[in-house]
Amino acid sequence: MGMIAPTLAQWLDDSGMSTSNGVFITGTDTGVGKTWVGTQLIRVMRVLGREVIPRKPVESGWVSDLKQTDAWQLADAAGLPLDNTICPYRFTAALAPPRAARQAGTTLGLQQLAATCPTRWETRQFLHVEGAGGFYSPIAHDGVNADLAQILGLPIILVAEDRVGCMNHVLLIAEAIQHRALRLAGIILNARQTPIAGMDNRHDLQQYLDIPIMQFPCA
Ligand SMILES: Nc1ncnc2c1ncn2[C@@H]1O[C@H](COP(=O)(O)OP(=O)(O)OP(=O)(O)O)[C@@H](O)[C@H]1O
Ligand SMILES: C[C@H](N)[C@H](N)CCCCCC(=O)O
Ligand SMILES: [Mg+2]
Repeated sequence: MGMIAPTLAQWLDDSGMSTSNGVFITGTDTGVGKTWVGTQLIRVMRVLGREVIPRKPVESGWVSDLKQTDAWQLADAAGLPLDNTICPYRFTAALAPPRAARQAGTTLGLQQLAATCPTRWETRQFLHVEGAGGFYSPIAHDGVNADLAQILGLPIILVAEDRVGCMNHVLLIAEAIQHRALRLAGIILNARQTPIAGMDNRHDLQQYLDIPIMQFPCA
C-alpha cells in the first residue's frame, strides 16, 4: 500500500470521503476489487484518524478459511476481530445472495440487510459498507445492491476493473446512480492485471464525468 497511500489520501479528500460519515462500495461486477480497494481505503481512513465500522451485510461464496472472506479482510483492515455484526449473513454457494440464501433454505430481505448497519454513529467513526457483486446485482429477495445503497443513503464509490470495456460499465452505472438521486463520490479503476499499452480509461472517462477518478495499480 506504501506507494498508493498518499495518492489515495488525496483522492479521499477530492471525493469528500475524508469528511464523509461513510461509504457504500459498489462495483461494475463481482471480482473487480471492491474488497481489495476497500481494505486499503479503510487503512488510510484510520491513518486519517477515523474509527472504521466495516460491514459486509451478506457474503455468498463464504469459505471455511476465514482469512479468505471479505468480512475477515475488512475487519482486519479496520483493526477488529471478525464477529457476527460485521457480516451476519453468510452463505457458502458462490451465487447471487438471494439464490445462495434459498439454497440454504432461507430468504433474505433488504430491511434485514439494512439492519446490519448502525443508524447512528459518531463523527469520528466511518461506516464502510461493501455490497455483493455489482450495482444492479440482486442482493436480497426484494432488491438489488442499488436498493440497499438507497436505503442506507451513503455516498457511493464505484470500483471497476481497469480494462478495455470498463468505460461502458462505469458510465451506465454512473447514470443509474444519478437516476436514483444518489451521490457518486468517486471512481476507482483497479488494474487487476497489467493494463494494455495505450489504454487510458481515467483520462477518457474524465471527459464524461466530473468526479474524481483514481487508478489502482496491479500488485
Ligand atoms: N490491483 C490488484 N492487483 C492484484 N490483485 C488484485 C487487485 N485487485 C484485486 N485483486 C485480486 O482480485 C480478486 C478479486 O478482488 P476482490 O475480492 O477485491 O473483488 P470484489 O469485487 O470484492 O469481489 P466480490 O464481488 O466477490 O466481493 C482477489 O483475489 C484480489 O486479491
Ligand atoms: C459469489 C460472488 N463472489 C459474489 N459474492 C456474488 C456475486 C453475485 C453476482 C450476481 C450477478 O450480478 O449476476
Ligand atoms: Mg468483495
